[in-house]
Amino acid sequence: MSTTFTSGEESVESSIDHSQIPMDQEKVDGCLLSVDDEGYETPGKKLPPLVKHNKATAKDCNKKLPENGGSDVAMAEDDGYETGGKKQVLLKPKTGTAKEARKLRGSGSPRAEPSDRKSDRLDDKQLEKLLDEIFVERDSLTDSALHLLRLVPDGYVPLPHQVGGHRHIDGKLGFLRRIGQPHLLYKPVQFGSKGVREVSFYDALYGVSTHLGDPSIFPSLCNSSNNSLLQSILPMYHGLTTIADRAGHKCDHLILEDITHRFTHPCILDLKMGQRVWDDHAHPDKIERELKKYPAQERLGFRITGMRIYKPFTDDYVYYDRYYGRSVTEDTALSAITKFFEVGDGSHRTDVVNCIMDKLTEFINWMEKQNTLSLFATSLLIVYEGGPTPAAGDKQQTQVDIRLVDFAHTYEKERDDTQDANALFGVRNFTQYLEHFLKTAGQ
Ligand SMILES: Nc1ncnc2c1ncn2[C@@H]1O[C@H](COP(=O)(O)OP(=O)(O)OP(=O)(O)O)[C@@H](O)[C@H]1O
Ligand SMILES: O=P(O)(O)O[C@@H]1[C@H](O)[C@H](O)[C@@H](OP(=O)(O)O)[C@H](OP(=O)(O)O)[C@H]1O
Repeated sequence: MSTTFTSGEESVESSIDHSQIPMDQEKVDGCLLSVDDEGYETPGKKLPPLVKHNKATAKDCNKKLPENGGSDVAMAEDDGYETGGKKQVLLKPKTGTAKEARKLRGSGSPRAEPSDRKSDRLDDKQLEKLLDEIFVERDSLTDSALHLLRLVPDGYVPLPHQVGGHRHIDGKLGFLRRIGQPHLLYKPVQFGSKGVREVSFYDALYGVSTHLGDPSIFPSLCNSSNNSLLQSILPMYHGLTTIADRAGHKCDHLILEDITHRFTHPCILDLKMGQRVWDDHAHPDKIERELKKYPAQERLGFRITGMRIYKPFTDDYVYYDRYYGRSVTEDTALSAITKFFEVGDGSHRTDVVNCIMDKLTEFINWMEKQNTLSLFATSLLIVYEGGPTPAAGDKQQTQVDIRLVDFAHTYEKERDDTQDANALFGVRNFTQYLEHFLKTAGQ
C-alpha cells in the first residue's frame, strides 16, 4: 500500500501501513455539552511530565495578546509552535452551580512537574510506530518535523487524515487525535487574537464559556436563541483542554468532532473560501503576502489547501498539498477539482458530485439568508467515502459530509443587512465548476 504525495513541484511515493488506531473508548464525565455515547476527554486530565523548553516556554504559550495584537506578523517559532492561550482552559457553564463547575473541571486536574529528561521523547522504534499509525514515511520528513513528532504527547497521535492547515509532518504543531477516541480531534489554539477569536466563536455558538473565550467578540451569536442551523454545518464543539507534549510545552486545544471518523476510507478536500482571505483588520503586509501567494483566489473565490483521495483499485491514497493548490489557476481549476472524484479506473464519482451539489445548495441557502457573520478564510471541508462505488442509482449509499471549519478570521458584521458576498461568491463558483464537471468530464 502506498500514498502518493503531490506538491506544486514534485510527487513522492511512500509505503504506508493502513492499520487502524485502537478503538477502545475512555468514558469520562464533566461536560455541559451533549456528547455522543462514545465519550471524550475531560479537560484537566493528568498530563505527561513537563520540562522547560528554551524555544517556546509555557509563558510564551500562555500569553494572551490584545485583539489583533499580532495576527499580522509572522509568529511561528522555529520549532513549529504557533499557538497561544491561557494556562488552563476548562469548559464551564455560563450560569451554573459550583457543583457543575467542579464537575466540569474534573477531579483535581493535577499539574505536571517539569522534567528535563530526554528519555521522555519518543525513541526511534516508537517514532516508527507512530509514523505507521499516521501513514507517513520517515524519509519524507524534515528534521524539525521529526523533532516535533518525537514530542507528540503520550496517548495521542497526529491526526491521520489532516489535509490542510498546520501539521506536525510539516514541522508545525498540528492537530492531534487521542488514541481510543477516533471521533474527536484536538486543534491547537492558534497564537494570539486568532486563537481567541476562534475559541470565542465556538463558545458563542454553543452557548458556553471558557477561560479563553471572549463573549464580546460575537455578541449577536451569544444572544441568539437559534444557532442550531449554524451548529449543524460545523463540527460539534466540546470545549478546550490543555495538552502538554513530551518536552513540557503546554498548549490549549479545541476539542472538536472529527467529521472523517465515520468513513472507512475518507476522501477529503479542504477549500479555503472567499475572494479575499484576509479580514478588515489585516496589516498591509499580510494583504500583500496573500495576493502574491495566490493571485487566482480573487477570481476563483476558493483555493485548495489540501486534498486526499482513496483509490480503491490500488488500495492507496493520493495526496495533494497546499503548494499544489496554489498552482491551480482558472484554466486548471476544473481538472484539479476533477481529481477529487477520480476512482482510478478512468471513472468518476458522479454520485458524490450530485450529493455535494445538493448539500452545497443548502449551504448557499443558509449563506444567502445569514447577514451576521463575515467568514474570512474559512474552509469548506468536503468528505466522502472512497470505498467501493455504490451501484448506479443507489443514492442512499453515497456518503458525503460537508462542514465549515477554521474561524480564526470570522467577524460579526457591523451592519447586519448584507450577505457575506465574499464567501458566497466562492461557494457559488465552486458549485458552478461541479455543474460544469457533470456536463463534461463526469459523463
Ligand atoms: N472537524 C474536523 N474534522 C476532520 N478534519 C478536520 C476538522 N477540522 C479540521 N480538520 C482537518 O484539519 C485541516 C486544517 O483545519 P483548519 O483549517 O481548521 O486548520 P488551521 O491550522 O487553522 O489552518 P490554516 O493554517 O489554514 O489557518 C483540514 O484541512 C482538515 O484536514
Ligand atoms: O495554507 P497556506 O496556503 O499555507 O496559507 C496559510 C494559511 O492561510 C494560514 O491560515 C495563514 O495564517 P493566518 O490565519 O494568520 O492568515 C497563513 O498566513 P501568513 O502567511 O500570514 O502566515 C498562510 O500562509
